[in-house]
Amino acid sequence: MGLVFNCVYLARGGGRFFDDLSLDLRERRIGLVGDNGSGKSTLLRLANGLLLPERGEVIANGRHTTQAGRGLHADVGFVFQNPDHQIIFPTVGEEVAFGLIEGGQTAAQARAAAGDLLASHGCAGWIDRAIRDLSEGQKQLVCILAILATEPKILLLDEPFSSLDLPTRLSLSARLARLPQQIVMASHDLDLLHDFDRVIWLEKGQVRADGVPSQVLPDYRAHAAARGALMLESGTA
Ligand SMILES: Nc1ncnc2c1ncn2[C@@H]1O[C@H](COP(=O)(O)OP(=O)(O)OP(=O)(O)O)[C@@H](O)[C@H]1O
Repeated sequence: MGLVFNCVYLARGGGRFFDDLSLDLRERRIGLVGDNGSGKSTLLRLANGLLLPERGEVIANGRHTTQAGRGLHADVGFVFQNPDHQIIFPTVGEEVAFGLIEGGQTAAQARAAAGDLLASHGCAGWIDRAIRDLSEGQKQLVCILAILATEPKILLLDEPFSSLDLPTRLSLSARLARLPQQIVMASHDLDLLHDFDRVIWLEKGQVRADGVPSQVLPDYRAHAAARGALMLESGTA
């Protein structure tokens, strides 16, 4: 289990972004924090092979992401920040069952398992609902369940709870906390990360701080407060 970034270089928007980034991510719960554009989503996309480094290497659960394919995607589940970037099927049942069919289940087995999973998350009767009729938060929940269904060894979550209502957020985060898998989660909601094993604060593609939440989160909060005050003063907020 684990994610290794070795001397990764990646340009974004025409310029150097990650330059010689090395990280050894082995802890069970790792949070990513940082201002907008600091590189959280880019790091997660590198981790599951959606983006490839221009130099260096990323190894996820022992596999080089350059050799991506079904094996990598079975090992590394990714919940996108925007559900519309993830959802490919017209109905909830098809979306949740897809990964199970890819994993070898028959369509009937996958549909039954999808129905059970939905029911156990308060979504009984959702199986034939059209995705287009769901709210943003409901879509986000379907995306999370579709990935959880496949039981990947590493879960990458990019702002997974931003549209979820409070009860769903609380129940899902409690469920995630109990999962044995490694979780790497980007979040602007720092409260979700306080009991994680490690938090990495990114700033413009660089690691500004890396440590336990009790060290990193107060420093990031202080930075955010100072930056917010500056934005207010200069009229950019
Ligand atoms: N598709 C893209 N093409 C080129 N540059 C991109 C692309 N997506 C993001 N970037 C740039 O990469 C940098 C990192 O963006 P990224 O989305 O990783 O930040 P983030 O920390 O996830 O931000 P947010 O908190 O807003 O989600 C930013 O400078 C951004 O402008």
